[in-house]
Amino acid sequence: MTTVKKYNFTYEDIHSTIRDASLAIKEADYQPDYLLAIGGGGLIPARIMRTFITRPILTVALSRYSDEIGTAPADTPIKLQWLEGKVNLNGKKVLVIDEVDDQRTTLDFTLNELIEHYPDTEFSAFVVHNKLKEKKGQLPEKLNHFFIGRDINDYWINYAWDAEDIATFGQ
Ligand SMILES: O=P(O)(O)OC[C@H]1O[C@H](OP(=O)(O)OP(=O)(O)O)[C@H](O)[C@@H]1O
Repeated sequence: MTTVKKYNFTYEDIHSTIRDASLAIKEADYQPDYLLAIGGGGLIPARIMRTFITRPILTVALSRYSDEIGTAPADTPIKLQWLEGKVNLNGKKVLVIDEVDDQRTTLDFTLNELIEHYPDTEFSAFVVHNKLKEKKGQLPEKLNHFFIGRDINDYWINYAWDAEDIATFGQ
């Protein structure tokens, strides 16, 4: 029997990784004006990061799937929700946050959309986990910084927030 290699990332793992990354971001002298979570996976990481980098959180929501039950992969991610026009991002620094960079499709799509629609905004990105693998997408040249919490192998990931029974998660 083959064992599927996997990671089980607890809330404590994730919190610690984001804390360490936040310190590195501060040491790099990068100070965003806004944190921008890519939902759903980037929502909890963005909120944890706000504990260390106290900036308002904006959100966009994307899906890699073209149906609501997640069985029909889309060629490009689907925008479920996007930024409203009320926040003026001109001249601002925005740190885009997601939990994992896998094939890089989501970051490629999201960052390019943002850069196209907000040409006077400086975008950087942070992912809690970066899978070390050949990527399908690319990071835009105009991306200011790319911060990584932890480089990991290309294994299946279980995040604590996916647990139906948190008491036995990872056991
Ligand atoms: O680098 P990629 O191959 O694009 O994969 C990473 C993306 O996949 C997941 O999103 P998903 O669309 O599954 O939805 P979720 O964030 O709601 O879990 C995850 O949250 C990332 O956004």
